[in-house]
Amino acid sequence: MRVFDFLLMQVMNHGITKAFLDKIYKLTKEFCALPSEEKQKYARDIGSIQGYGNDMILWDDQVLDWIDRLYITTYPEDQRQLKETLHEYTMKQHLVIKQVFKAMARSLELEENCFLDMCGENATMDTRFNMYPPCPRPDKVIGVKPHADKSAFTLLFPDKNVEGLQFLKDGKWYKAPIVSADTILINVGDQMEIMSNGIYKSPVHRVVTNREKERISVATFFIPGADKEIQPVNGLVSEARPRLYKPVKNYVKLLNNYYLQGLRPIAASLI
Ligand SMILES: O=C(O)CCC(=O)C(=O)O
Ligand SMILES: [Fe+2]
Repeated sequence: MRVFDFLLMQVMNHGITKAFLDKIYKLTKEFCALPSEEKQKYARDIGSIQGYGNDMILWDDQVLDWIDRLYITTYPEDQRQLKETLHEYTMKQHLVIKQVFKAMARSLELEENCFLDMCGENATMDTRFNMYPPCPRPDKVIGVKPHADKSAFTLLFPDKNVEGLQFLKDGKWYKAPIVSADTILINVGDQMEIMSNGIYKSPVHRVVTNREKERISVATFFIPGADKEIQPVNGLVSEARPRLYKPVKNYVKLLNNYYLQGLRPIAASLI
């Protein structure tokens, strides 16, 4: 495992084969290439984040992402291959992410299951299949606007050839590197920042578009159970390091409006 300045972890030897990752890439590409009428069958319902389509438009001046995306927490019935492959992918990633949670707990000298226990049995893994179409004016649009993830962790399978993902550090944007085809990237999300009382930071990132080439990525968000209260774990709160965040429940749903406005939901949880 390699860590880029604590912004992003690069994980290899994770037990997910290159052939399997290639299959995920191919299915994403195939889904995004379906005729629009076909994709509309899976269109997101009003008020739901799940399904095919861009962000909900709530304000006249809202910045929209230049992207074709399918977000799944439950599986679309007719897309059988996508459903089966996603199920397998999710199971494999779950094993990886459990190890990461434990390693991070141990690195802070905490009981290894403390973060996993806080996320509870009803934690979900939601997957977003992204296709960023080429854009002749990349200076005018953004693939995904600057944001930090609302998950505890995000596992990202990025395009192997086309750059686009960038991370913000000290006011400057840094390109995420192109990684080999058997590598997945993991970044800390807001809910891990809260549980670690701010020790692990959820980095702000964005995706820029490319003039000529489309870009594919698949992001899986590990989201703590909506029934669980997420807050700094006991071992990380002390007189020297007071509690920085209020307890939050169902963070993703409650704070989606902040995200749509380009604001950081974690601000609402700061004490
Ligand atoms: O496409 C990417 O590389 C990242 C996408 C992303 O940041 C997200 O879906 O939250
Ligand atoms: Fe993200």
